[in-house]
Amino acid sequence: MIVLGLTGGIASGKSTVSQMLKEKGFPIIDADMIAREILKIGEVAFNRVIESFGIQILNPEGEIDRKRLREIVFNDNEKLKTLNEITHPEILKRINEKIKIYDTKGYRLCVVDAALLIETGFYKNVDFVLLVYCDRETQLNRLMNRDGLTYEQAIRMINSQMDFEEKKKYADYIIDNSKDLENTKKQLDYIINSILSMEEMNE
Ligand SMILES: CC(C)(COP(=O)(O)OP(=O)(O)OC[C@H]1O[C@@H](n2cnc3c(N)ncnc32)[C@H](O)[C@@H]1O)[C@@H](O)C(=O)NCCC(=O)NCCS
Ligand SMILES: Nc1ncnc2c1ncn2[C@@H]1O[C@H](COP(=O)(O)OP(=O)(O)OP(=O)(O)O)[C@@H](O)[C@H]1O
Repeated sequence: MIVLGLTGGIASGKSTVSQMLKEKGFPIIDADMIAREILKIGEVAFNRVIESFGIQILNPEGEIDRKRLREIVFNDNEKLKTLNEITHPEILKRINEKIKIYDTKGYRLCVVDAALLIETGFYKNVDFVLLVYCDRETQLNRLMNRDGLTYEQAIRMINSQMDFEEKKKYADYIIDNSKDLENTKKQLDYIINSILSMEEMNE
């Protein structure tokens, strides 16, 4: 099975491309979703977050207040590092487990959708890296609109991630998602067709 790593900066359009790949019938492993699972009440990472960030991080229901945690970590690099140290090993472990399951089910290709594919080193475990990007102004506007953030909040989140020029060095394929969805879909179709036909030639 081919493992395709899908990555890109915040609000660059990963989920949008991931949805297009899902519609093509490929299974998707979503790192953000796994990150949510491991922070649920009772999970090891949940307890460790409380140890590091205090019970003030919980909402009245006793769950982690994601909005508050987000505000804290994107304003303080040391705290972001702590959160990463707690969550990343478990996220990577669960991604590997899911890859194995899809492999045994006989899929031809599966997608690992992870914003931090490169930063975490997980890119070494995939066959191809597909990087989605859009120009900075578009990214900023889409992020502010989607998440209701101020300009300063959005800039801080973008700046906490590796920049596009650096990520480009790790990419096998790049999609420019600055234009409309039809345009993005065309680029994606071309990439998927070339990956699958390359695999056929190798068989
Ligand atoms: C900080 C948290 C609580 C914010 O939760 P929230 O629901 O608001 O956002 P969500 O999880 O949907 O993430 C949205 C986007 O934020 C960016 N982001 C998330 N975590 C990080 C991080 N550690 N470093 C840089 N960018 C990040 C990504 O682009 C991601 O796609 C949450 O993102 C989290 O637990 N992050 C740590 C785990 C992680 O690294 N997740 C990314 C897996 S690749
Ligand atoms: N080509 C496009 N044209 C217009 N809007 C778009 C396009 N692509 C994505 N969007 C919108 O931009 C926002 C960000 O896209 P998306 O959620 O796919 O990004 P993401 O990279 O998955 O973000 P995150 O890293 O936060 O998970 C969404 O509101 C989405 O609907």
